[in-house]
Amino acid sequence: MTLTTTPEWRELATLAEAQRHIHLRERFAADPQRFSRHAIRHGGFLLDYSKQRLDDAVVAALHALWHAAAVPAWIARMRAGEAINHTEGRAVRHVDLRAAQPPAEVAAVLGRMQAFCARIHDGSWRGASGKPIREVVNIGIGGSDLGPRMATRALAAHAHPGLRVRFVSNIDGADLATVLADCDPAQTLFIVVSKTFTTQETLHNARSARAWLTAALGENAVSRHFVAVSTNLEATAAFGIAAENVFEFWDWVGGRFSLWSAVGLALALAIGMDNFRALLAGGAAMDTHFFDAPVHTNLPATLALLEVWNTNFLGAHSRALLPYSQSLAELPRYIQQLEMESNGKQVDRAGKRVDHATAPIVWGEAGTNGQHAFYQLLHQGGRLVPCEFIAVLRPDFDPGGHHDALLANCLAQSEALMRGRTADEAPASTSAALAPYQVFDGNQPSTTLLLPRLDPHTLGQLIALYEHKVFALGVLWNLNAFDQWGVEYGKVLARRLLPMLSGEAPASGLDSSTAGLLAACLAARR
Ligand SMILES: O=P(O)(O)OC[C@H]1O[C@](O)(CO)[C@@H](O)[C@@H]1O
Repeated sequence: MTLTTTPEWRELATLAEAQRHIHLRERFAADPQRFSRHAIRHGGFLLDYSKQRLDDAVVAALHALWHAAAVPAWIARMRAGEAINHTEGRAVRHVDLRAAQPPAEVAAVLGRMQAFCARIHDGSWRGASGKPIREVVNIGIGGSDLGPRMATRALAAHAHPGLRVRFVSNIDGADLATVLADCDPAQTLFIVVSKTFTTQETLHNARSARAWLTAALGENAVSRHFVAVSTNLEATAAFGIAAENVFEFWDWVGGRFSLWSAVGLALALAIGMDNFRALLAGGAAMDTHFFDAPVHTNLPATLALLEVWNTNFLGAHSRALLPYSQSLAELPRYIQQLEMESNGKQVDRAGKRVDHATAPIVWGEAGTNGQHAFYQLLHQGGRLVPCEFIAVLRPDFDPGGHHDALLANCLAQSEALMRGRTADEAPASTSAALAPYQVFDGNQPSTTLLLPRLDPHTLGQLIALYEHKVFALGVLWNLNAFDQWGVEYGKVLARRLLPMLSGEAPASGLDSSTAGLLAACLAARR
């Protein structure tokens, strides 16, 4: 029996149909207690989902679905180390990376990271010409880039002084070149991060960085300026990185879940190991909550079930992620990989096509910038786009009045999206001709997550919250959230096209569009 044929699924479909015409404004008018009944407080977080299009009956039916899908049993399987990533035959153990008592192999690498960070910070690790390191360049892509990049920016207020940490990911030479343009080779450390150590972009960038370094300082400089993070120790050795400069992690850590491992080395250098360990502790605190809290007070479970409601029963195709925090400006990109690479799939655990929608498109931008870009469509575009607002209550940076203005905008937007505005409510000065333009339909659902502050512990909680949401959705949609076969095909075709572009192979076997585009690329070089 698939989930869509269960009584729980059918009940939700019935409720969705029955409530289709109820406007959020009516729901609030009918129930003064709506906020307190649809808000969860935990660990300093406040999750308000009262502006979602639901009522107690929907919430109860979603909770019933959680149990019908046996999510708690899947949690137990993950925790027991079963190979629940069945297409790759791997366990899913990223939670072990942040455990208070981590496995010995994890503790050993954390210890090495600690010692390494201390040497970089106190200046006892010297570059080849005897100078201390002042620049760190993380070379990686996807899960080997987005997590440390996002967190380094989010925790800029906690940055270790005297060290600049930057990130290069794109195969476009402009990425590396613009970073290297103001680096001194004698004081630059490269961290080459790749789970597989076969990723084209990362290896190409790493080779170019190495050529830049050795041109200035000679071949012998590599061991003082290059370290690697990988599960593939043979490949790191083949690249010429000495074993003592390699920080290991393991195939039971998915790339997009790997920030907690040595993949976070650049972050650890940026904020110091004590702060990195606080991030781990925050993740562990969210793990305990997810594993132990009943579904009705469980934050990851609630986010997952709201996604099911909006996607599968109300028909939403996308979700806007709107952090009202410039420090969290990279969060939408990070969550895009976490959610869309995990659950952007159509084949279930039994190898069959699912008969329901899966991951929505996640997109977003830091508030208030997004307001001046795409909110017009959210307010008057007529599309259902559930919105997820995230705000931080105590700011790290506030030169005066900024934070109040930021929060006012955040609260105002979710209020406006919910209420809308009728023609009668348009400003009195509005002329009859302009009145139709002043109407806002409202009824746009949203969730608001308030964080007490943005420190390492809180950020750890936040990331783990989304990780568990993704895991739960994989279970609910009967997907393996931990593989990513869909990104392989484009890589295969790129490998075939590369020799045609470099002139080593003739163009052949291409459709007319690809052949025409290739010809234009080649013509531009003549
Ligand atoms: O860490 P690696 O092996 O270089 O992979 C980078 C990224 O590439 C992907 O495999 C997608 O191609 C991601 O899942 C991963 O995070």
